[in-house]
Amino acid sequence: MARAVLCVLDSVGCGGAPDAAAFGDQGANTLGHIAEECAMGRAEEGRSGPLRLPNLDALGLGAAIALASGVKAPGLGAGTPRGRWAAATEVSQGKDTPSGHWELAGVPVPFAWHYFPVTEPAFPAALTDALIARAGLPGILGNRHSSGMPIIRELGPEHIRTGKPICYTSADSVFQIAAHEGHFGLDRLMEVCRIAAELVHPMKVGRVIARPFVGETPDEFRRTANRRDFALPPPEPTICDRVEAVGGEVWAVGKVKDIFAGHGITTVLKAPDDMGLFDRTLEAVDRAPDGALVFANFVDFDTLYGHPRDVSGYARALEAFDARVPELLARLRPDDLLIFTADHGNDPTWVGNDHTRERVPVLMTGAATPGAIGHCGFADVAESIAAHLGLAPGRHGRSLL
Ligand SMILES: O=P(O)(O)O[C@H]1O[C@H](CO)[C@@H](O)[C@H]1O
Ligand SMILES: [Mn+2]
Ligand SMILES: [Mn+2]
Repeated sequence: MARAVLCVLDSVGCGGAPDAAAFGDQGANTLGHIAEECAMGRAEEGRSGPLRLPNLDALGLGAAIALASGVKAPGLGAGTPRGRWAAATEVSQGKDTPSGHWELAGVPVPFAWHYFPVTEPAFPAALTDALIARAGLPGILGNRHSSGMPIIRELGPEHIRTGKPICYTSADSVFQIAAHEGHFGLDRLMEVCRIAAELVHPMKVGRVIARPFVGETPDEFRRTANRRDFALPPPEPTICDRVEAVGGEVWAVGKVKDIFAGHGITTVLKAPDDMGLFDRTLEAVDRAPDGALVFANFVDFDTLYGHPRDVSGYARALEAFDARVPELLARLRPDDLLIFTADHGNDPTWVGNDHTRERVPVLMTGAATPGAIGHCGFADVAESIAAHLGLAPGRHGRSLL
């Protein structure tokens, strides 16, 4: 009986979104620009030369980039793809992780997220007063837009001294809380985040994110793998709920459970980095029973290399991932459908530090006839999985099989 394996390479977009200009992202192209920088010898840290992704490219990666954006990515797209490939366009209004994943799982986001203004304070007093009162806090620090490590280095000593957590936001619809694992306590941080989530979810803020850190001085501060996202649940049943509803198992690898607020997830496998997550994905493919969906997210592309605008690092991570694709292919059973895709862009050559609105590649193999599909929607990924697993069609999208 059939199984499906969905691998989301976080932020690995391929340009060309028709509404990119509305996001200030006209021309952004994560894969296309990384390939160009590599070909020009401008991504030489820890790697060298043209971007080498032979395994993903054989499934149609270069073809998807060219279709999505019109860019012929150097070194990619030479042969005829052995995969069934497409370029997917998002309809949800956000270029964020929940929007991308929910729509890939068959549920476009029907509302606009709330974003906190770029002011100081960034959070309304009614919100911070309620959080302080309900969580019994001596106050909060931060209360502005920031990137995570700078604000931890700046306010960490005062946080340790006073017990006030560091609250900040970003261009995403997020309320982030950084606190020291030892001095403040991990359980206490999670409790404060739970209360914050109850307060901000009704405002349509997508996530509260716990950002625990360790270390005793600003130089030593580092965040731990105990990050946790408290996400708003999806507004309709996703492919995860639909698989679970017919008795199937849904194996979530990495942060997938958090993204879906736990809905429709039956087994969770975690690891501290993408190579570890690849190992967990292989383990899931070995162990998941018939009828299962294995749903993996590979977050390092986005967090470690996209946001910090590290082109060499992003290229290295792509090459390391690509080199392991044959291990996954070798483990597939004859009835398994394998899909590689992404949730949004995060072009490391672009201005700023935010995600970029882009199309994403959809590369299918295993139980999928090779060929070009052309353009598709994010929700078509879920409907392809539904069709493959013999589930009833959903409300959005169509099967690409
Ligand atoms: O700088 P850090 O704290 O990693 O923040 C990043 O992490 C958040 C969630 O992925 C995003 O909103 C982005 O701003
Ligand atoms: Mn993402
Ligand atoms: Mn991100």
